[in-house]
Amino acid sequence: MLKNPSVKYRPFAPIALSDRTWPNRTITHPPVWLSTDLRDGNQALIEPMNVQRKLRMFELLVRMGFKEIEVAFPSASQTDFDFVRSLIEQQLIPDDVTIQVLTQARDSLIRRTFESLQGAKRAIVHVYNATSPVFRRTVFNLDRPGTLNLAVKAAQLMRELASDRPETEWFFEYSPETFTATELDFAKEICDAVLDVWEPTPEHKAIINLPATVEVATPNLFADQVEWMHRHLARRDSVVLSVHPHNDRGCAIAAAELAQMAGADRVEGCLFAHGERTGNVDLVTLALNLYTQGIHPGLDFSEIDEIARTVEDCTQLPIHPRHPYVGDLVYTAFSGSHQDAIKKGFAVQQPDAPWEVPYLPLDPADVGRTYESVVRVNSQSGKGGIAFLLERDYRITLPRRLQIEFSQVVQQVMDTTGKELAASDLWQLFEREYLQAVTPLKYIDHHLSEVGDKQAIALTLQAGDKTLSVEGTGNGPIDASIHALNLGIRVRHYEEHSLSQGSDAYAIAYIELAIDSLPSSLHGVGIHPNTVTASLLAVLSAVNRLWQTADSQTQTRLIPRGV
Ligand SMILES: CC(=O)SCCNC(=O)CCNC(=O)[C@H](O)C(C)(C)COP(=O)(O)OP(=O)(O)OC[C@H]1O[C@@H](n2cnc3c(N)ncnc32)[C@H](O)[C@@H]1OP(=O)(O)O
Ligand SMILES: CC(C)C(=O)C(=O)O
Repeated sequence: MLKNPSVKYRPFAPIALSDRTWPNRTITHPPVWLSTDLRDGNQALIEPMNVQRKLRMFELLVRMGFKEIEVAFPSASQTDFDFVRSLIEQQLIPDDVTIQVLTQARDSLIRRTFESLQGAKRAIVHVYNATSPVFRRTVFNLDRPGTLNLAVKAAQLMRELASDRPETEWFFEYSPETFTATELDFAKEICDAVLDVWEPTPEHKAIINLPATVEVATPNLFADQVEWMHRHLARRDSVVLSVHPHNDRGCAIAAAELAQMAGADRVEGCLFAHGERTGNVDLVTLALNLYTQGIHPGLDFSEIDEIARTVEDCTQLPIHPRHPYVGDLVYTAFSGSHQDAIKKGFAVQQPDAPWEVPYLPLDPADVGRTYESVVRVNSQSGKGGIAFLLERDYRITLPRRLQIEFSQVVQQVMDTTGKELAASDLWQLFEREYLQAVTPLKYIDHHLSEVGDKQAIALTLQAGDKTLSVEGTGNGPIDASIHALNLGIRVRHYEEHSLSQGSDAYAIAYIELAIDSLPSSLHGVGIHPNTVTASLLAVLSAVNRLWQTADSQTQTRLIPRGV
């Protein structure tokens, strides 16, 4: 890289528009959308689409609700020409959809373009020529009048060819290509000259499309350019003002949004930002940005994954996993604090209330995504994410202190493997840690009876190869079992809930037990159709876990007398 890039690159000059109004505007309705997936998107593919793939893409765009679709550059290739012909001849264009085609401002190419459209009910013919100083000088070797003349002659020919074919309802579009690098007064002059030839009316407008062929400045400067044109074009009331942002600086979305605030009525772009170099503006992001502001974009993304897979198939290009609204990872949180907030957000979110789940600007369900992958657990995760997955997939609601304890177990595994853990992996760990903690004391059975206002329990256990019976009385079965075991342990916390509904439902019990000689308490868990048995299993799970972490002296205290 250069030490001093200013010797090679010049800053973009500000636009003289001190009374700009766009910063005070908001977007209140969607623009007219034009998908150029089959033209700008297609021309930028390593392998342009064949007729079958073009047709799949066209059908997808129609299903999504696009009413204007640029389908080809018919003079470019036989494939493009044939595709336009098959759409027309096989009557594949719905009545409410208008196809658009692009041509250079060259006599023979314009004629071939009209030929391709023979018999169409309605069509937009889009003509372009580059207008910026570098292109005038380097590519065309033309001065301003020569460049203007090129556009005007093309506009005249289009008008003539259209009037020879009255069976089609014709619309015209003109793009001063490289608009962003063109002097504004010249951009206006050439657009006005083209409009003078076409003589559009408010009832039958022409489209003036302002392309950021290459994005050369910050989006506010593009907005200034658009507002300037919006205010200065001679026949503004007879014009649909369109923009066609590319993404060279990574700001195409912002540029398209500010351009709408600055007066643009229409946006041309591609799904998932396909198109030349860094792509055209991404129509999916633009549309869903509107949706998350409460404005329906008029396009349907209910099955966004199906749209993504079709586009990937047609373009043979993958969509990045972090692509806004659609990437495989965009509704997923790995990190602990995000998961915690999402879990709490889901817990209070009401189905018909405004969406307020933290970290998720869009409800994944609205675009056909499930909540499956919203939380995924790796070494960056915390107790909230682990608890969320266990609750979602196994319906167990861990008490807060058990969440903390179990997350340490999980973290140890993470630190060793470094890998993501699925809900099923967490469940296996949970089972191993709590439900399979059956040594040294294993439950065999119990018998409960009432003694006045107390309960008496006779508990049969297996300890190694011995069977052992202990008895105790207490305020309830848990208290009675603690007395029966007589190990000097205290109950710090107890919870239970059912795991399913109905008379055959399983109950899960969680208990936290402490013993004086150990610094921290530990949890035990039991699952059983009988709630008392579930509690007793939980007590024994906790005792066994205490025993497993204790020194030999404490271990001896944790074995009931008689073993
Ligand atoms: C910004 C955009 O995306 S614009 C769309 C770009 N898309 C494409 O180019 C894809 C389809 N294009 C093609 O298949 C071919 O380029 C064609 C069929 C259009 C033309 O092919 P060719 O006649 O072989 O010309 P070539 O591809 O070399 O284009 C360069 C010529 O077109 C001229 N030209 C370029 N743009 C225009 C224009 N808008 N109007 C008139 N002439 C133009 C150039 O000045 C150059 O002319 P020259 O050969 O006399 O110097
Ligand atoms: C033809 C025009 C609209 C174009 O594709 C561009 O300038 O990027």
